[in-house]
Order: sequence, then structure tokens, then C-alpha cells
Amino acid sequence: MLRSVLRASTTRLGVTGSRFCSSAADKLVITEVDDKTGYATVTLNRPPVNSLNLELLTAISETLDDLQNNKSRGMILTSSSKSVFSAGLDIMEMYKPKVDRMKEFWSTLQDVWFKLYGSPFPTVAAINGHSPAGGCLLSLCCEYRVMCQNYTIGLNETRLGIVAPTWFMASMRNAMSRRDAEMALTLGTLFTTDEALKVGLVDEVATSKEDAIAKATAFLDKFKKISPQARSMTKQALRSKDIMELEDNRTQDIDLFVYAVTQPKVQKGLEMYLEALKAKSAK
Ligand SMILES: CC/C=C\C/C=C\C/C=C\C=C\CC(=O)SCCNC(=O)CCNC(=O)[C@H](O)C(C)(C)COP(=O)(O)OP(=O)(O)OC[C@H]1O[C@@H](n2cnc3c(N)ncnc32)[C@H](O)[C@@H]1OP(=O)(O)O
Repeated sequence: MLRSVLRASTTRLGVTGSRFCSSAADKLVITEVDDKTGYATVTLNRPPVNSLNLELLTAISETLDDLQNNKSRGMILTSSSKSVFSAGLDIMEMYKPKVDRMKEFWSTLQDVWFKLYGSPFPTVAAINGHSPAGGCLLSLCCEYRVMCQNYTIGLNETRLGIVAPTWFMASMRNAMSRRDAEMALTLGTLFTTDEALKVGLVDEVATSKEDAIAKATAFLDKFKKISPQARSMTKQALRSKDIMELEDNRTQDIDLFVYAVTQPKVQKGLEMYLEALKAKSAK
């Protein structure tokens, strides 16, 4: 039985909420912990497409802190949308940006990556919708991915004329072969669910969100008889090189992001991309 709500994360207005004071629908991230298993289902809840702006990233980051502080037994990351897991970074954070906010935005994305990629507790993404770019990154930070049929997933940055940071690339390389990762990253491939399964970008296919959650739960159950400490130390040792690389370069990474995104050519590209998205949704 799910009991809500472990923590009321940042609201859509960007204000930190208190434990049970407002309805789950108001939260950017909804956390429910199963009494029996102790697993937390963390639901991204920023309609319409869970694009990752500063407030949503902050809410995710706070949620990950809570799970770690509460010694979570496992986390399932999913979305409240019927067709989108996450549309990736909110392009409005990069289009005509204010530099201070942009730096905070990127630094918070780095925080989320550190906390999710390096989490001591086991993590699964139940990908119940499209998952391009930053959405794909969130799922890649998890240890296991279950994806519903007929959606797309991938790091499509090159199609936007931008270069995925090295830690995005490392997360993809951790899930699939180096060769497939190179092809996918250079082409900016958005895989269908079945294609993603074939290259190992996802681990299982599900017929519905419920099926995805059930399969995610079954994955977490596999660790029931494994020492949590031995498990987390093994995971963190395997991922430590990627983590240290970003830790050593955090400031340069932020500076490079600001430099790259503020280039007139990139701004023009983002403008055209936004226009195309708006025109599509207006149809
Ligand atoms: C160290 C670093 C060095 C150098 C690095 C330099 C740069 C790296 C920087 C950036 C890395 C970026 C990674 C990213 O994540 S960029 C975002 C990429 N995302 C996408 O390409 C996805 C775009 N969206 C879609 O394809 C679709 O929306 C969809 C498939 C997810 C869902 O389709 P739907 O048909 O269900 O919904 P839509 O009608 O398309 O959209 C509804 C609504 O939402 C707006 N929207 C969609 N996606 C975004 C987004 N990512 N950001 C902001 N807004 C988005 C869309 O415009 C519609 O708005 P309106 O209703 O028209 O207002």
C-alpha cells in the first residue's frame, strides 16, 4: 500500500512546502513510500512535459537528499504525464538567459547528477513516456530502466546543434557499448522503445505504467538478500571515475555551458527549435 507523502518538495511556485500541507497535485515532485517494501516512487510532476527548469531540478535534488537521509531502500523514478517522462532541460532556461540563474541552473543539474548517479540506494527509471536529452540523462543515472512501448529516448543534443557534456556521455557509456554510445551521441539518435532495448539503453519493455512499476519493483527486490553496504560501495566504486571527473571540473563545466549557450549561433538555433515546437503543439 502506498502512503503519501514522504516529503512535500518544492511547489510549482518554487516555494518549499511542508510535510502534508498541500495536495500532491501542487508538487513538482511527488514522493510516495511503500510501507511494506520501503521503496520510494518519485513522480516528476511539472505539466505538460516535465521540462527540467531550476525549480524542478531543485525539487529533485531535495528529494534525493531526503531519500538518502532516510536511508531509502530503493527508488523508482517516473512521471505523472500520460505520454512524457521528461522533455529534458527546459529550453527557456537557455534561451535569452540571465547568466546568474543559468549558472545556478547548471550547478543544480550537476547536483542532481551527482546525487542520482552516485546514490547509495538502488534506483530504477519507469519510463512511461518520451524521454529525450535531459530526460534520458535522468533515466541513465538510474541503475535500471523499464520503458513503456511506443515512445522515444536518447541524447539528441547534436540534433539541436549542441554538444552533450562529457558526464552526459559517460552516463550513456555506462549503460551501453562504447560503439553504440558513440553512434547514438554523434547522430543524436532518438530510439524507439524496441530499438532502445536492442542497444541496451533500456533493460526491459513494459505494457503500461503499472507494468513498468511492477517490473521496477521486481528489480529492486533482487537486492533483498544483498548487503546494502556492499551493494552501494560496489556501485559507487564502478561510477567513481565519472563522478570524480566532474567534481574536479565543476566550475569549468559551468563556464563552458554559459559560454556555449550564449553563443549567437546557439541562441538562434534554440529560437528556431522553440518556434518549431510551438508550431507543432499549435496544430
Ligand atoms: C559543459 C557543457 C558544455 C557545453 C554544453 C553546451 C550545451 C549543452 C546544453 C544543453 C544540453 C541540453 C540537453 C537538453 O535536455 S535540451 C532539451 C531537449 N529536449 C527536446 O529536444 C525535446 C523537445 N520536446 C519534444 O520533443 C516534445 O515536446 C515531446 C516529445 C517531449 C512531447 O511531445 P508532445 O506532443 O506531448 O508535447 P508538445 O506539444 O511538443 O509540447 C508541449 C509544450 O511543451 C513545450 N516544450 C516541449 N519540450 C520543451 C522543452 N524541452 N523545454 C521547454 N518547453 C518545452 C512545447 O513547446 C509546448 O509548449 P506550448 O504548449 O506550445 O507553449
